[in-house]
Amino acid sequence: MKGYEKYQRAYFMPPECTYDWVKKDYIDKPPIWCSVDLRDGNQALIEPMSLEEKLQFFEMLVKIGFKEIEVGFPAASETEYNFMRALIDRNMIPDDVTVQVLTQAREHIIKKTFEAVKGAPHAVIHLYNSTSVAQREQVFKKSKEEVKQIAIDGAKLLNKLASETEGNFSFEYSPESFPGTEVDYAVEVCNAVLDVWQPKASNKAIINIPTTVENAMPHVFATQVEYIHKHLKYRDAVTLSLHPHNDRGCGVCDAELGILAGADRIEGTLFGNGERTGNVDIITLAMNMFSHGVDPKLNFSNLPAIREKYESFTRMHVYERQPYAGDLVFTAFSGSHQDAIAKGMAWREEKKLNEWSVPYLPVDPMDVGRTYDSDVIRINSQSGKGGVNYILKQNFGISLPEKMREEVGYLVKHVSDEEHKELSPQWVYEIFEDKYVKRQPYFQIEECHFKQVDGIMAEATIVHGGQNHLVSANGNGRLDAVSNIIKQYFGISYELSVYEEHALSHGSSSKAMSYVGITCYGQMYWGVGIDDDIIRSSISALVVAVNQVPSIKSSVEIQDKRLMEMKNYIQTNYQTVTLEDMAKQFHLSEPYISKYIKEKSGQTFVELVQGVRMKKARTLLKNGNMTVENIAYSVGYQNVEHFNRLFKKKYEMTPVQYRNSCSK
Ligand SMILES: CC(=O)SCCNC(=O)CCNC(=O)[C@H](O)C(C)(C)COP(=O)(O)OP(=O)(O)OC[C@H]1O[C@@H](n2cnc3c(N)ncnc32)[C@H](O)[C@@H]1OP(=O)(O)O
Ligand SMILES: CC(C)C(=O)C(=O)O
Repeated sequence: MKGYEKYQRAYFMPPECTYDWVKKDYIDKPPIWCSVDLRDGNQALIEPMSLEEKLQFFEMLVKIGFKEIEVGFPAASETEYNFMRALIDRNMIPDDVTVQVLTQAREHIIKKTFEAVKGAPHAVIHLYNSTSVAQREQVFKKSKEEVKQIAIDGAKLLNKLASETEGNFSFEYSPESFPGTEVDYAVEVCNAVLDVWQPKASNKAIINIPTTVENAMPHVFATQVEYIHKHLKYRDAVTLSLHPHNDRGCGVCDAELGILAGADRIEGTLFGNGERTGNVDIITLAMNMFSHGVDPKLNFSNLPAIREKYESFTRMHVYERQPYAGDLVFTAFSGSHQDAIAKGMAWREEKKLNEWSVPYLPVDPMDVGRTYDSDVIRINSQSGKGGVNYILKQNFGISLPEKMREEVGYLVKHVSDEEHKELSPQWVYEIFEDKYVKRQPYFQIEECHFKQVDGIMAEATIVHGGQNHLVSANGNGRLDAVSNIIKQYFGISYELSVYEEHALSHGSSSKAMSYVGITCYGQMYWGVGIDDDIIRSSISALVVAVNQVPSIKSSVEIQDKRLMEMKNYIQTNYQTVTLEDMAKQFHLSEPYISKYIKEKSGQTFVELVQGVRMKKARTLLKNGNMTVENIAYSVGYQNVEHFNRLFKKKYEMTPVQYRNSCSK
């Protein structure tokens, strides 16, 4: 990339470097927080906030817990001035909150500033001038001594006006553009200002080190801060403050390492609003401490509400990946993350843990006002069974059997992949419901009764092909008996492999949720039933599962095949066959068999059997010398008269007449 040659490292290492800060691994207490949202944040907005918006923002900051708030640059504009006046005149500053105002080290600006703060219960007057090499040379065209003198003169004027103005004031000084300033020179200017102010431990001055434009790595800044911390005069009477910006994206690191290096106070903004890339984000800093088990003394427990107000006042947008606050920062789309989160949450619930250790979630989303339902696991084509299962459980109380999860996971992610869309929890449920719960195309079971016969006997109406069929079968339990009915009716074979059930609470009502997995030719098919009644819900689940078996589609052919099988059975056993035999042979009820045969063949069972017997009798009459009596007996009639009558009715001649006609 062209152009890099024109840059140089414009920061300064201190004359002596110490690295005590590096030995500490966390921040054990919060710094003094100062919000500069209404000043640095506001001055960087395309459209600065109105007076009313600033008032509301101020109230929000107080509610969050800020005790120090830089409210503006009163000399900058009427709005800024009026805002300061409004806070004082309307008595809006709580006793435990200190407001702060910024001023350049210029006489008329300082005077205007004091006019604005007249009568303040307690205000910090924040004085600044640039001390960097670049600004000394290019902007002020002044020597080090002359630039120091600007600060000294400003400091003196603050002393004078503070003593003349009604109110209670303390002072802050910032060597602006510190990153381009020699560190020992910055300390020299700060100490000169402190010499003017003569701070006391009971009335501390604030020395504020800004990374006006961040230009070095965070460890460089930490080393600079440690030097300042060790070389400031009146250290016990000075609050060492930092004001990090984010030009290199290291504002948070600068603040954290700076605190380790000796800083007592942090100036920053919500969501990192501020000049260019912004000021340090106080929410991130506070929540980083929180996530280490340290109370930051700021309340971000309803971050979505804070964010909503912030966006409306500033007309800025909080980035989706903004730490702790962005839309997506607690969201896992990818399968393995979702799986680990779901397991972590379950583990936490099961062990009743207070400590937070859920994988992939740095803090409990609930602690910042987010929800597990819609924030944590969201489904797209990167998701897996763990996530889909979590969504169904979290949102709909559905606890899928372990073995069913993978199939459901793939089903759902496939839809997302095809649609190229994220799936809402409702959409996920509908995909699940369509496949496993809804009425299925091939058959239903309506009306099912049970009797205690040989285990359990079920009698059910199968609705199939637009007709109702009454069928019965035995089993070692109710579901097994119904399953046998289905097997016999469709002539299919499968194994009832999984049955699980649980209560499903929906508002005040509770339903039974059943899951049935059947194995047919090595393949699992699943169905789910939801019903007030546990038996009905399990039967529904079974019906859905069997409806998924591909061979059910050809159930009509199976039915036709069955008629042939029945006819063959009758052909073979025509002499003795009864409906009772048939029922046993085909595992169907007698009424069902007679109805089935009539529907399928147009003949009754008796007509069918008689047809076969008569046909056999005719063959015997035609081909042999057996007596009619023996023939009647051999085809299944005990009574020859009865045989004669039936024969005559069917062929309009007696068996003897038939034999005679054949021999002619
Ligand atoms: C890093 C920061 O965020 S610092 C804060 C920056 N914020 C703002 O500037 C917002 C508010 N500022 C303003 O509204 C205006 O700048 C005002 C009203 C304060 C001053 O307005 P003006 O005097 O008209 O213009 P401007 O700010 O350009 O003045 C520049 C002059 O002030 C001098 N100056 C700038 N900053 C300082 C300072 N901190 N101390 C002393 N002199 C300063 C400049 O050297 C320049 O001097 P020159 O007139 O001799 O050339
Ligand atoms: C006035 C100072 C503190 C400032 O805003 C900066 O240097 O960024």
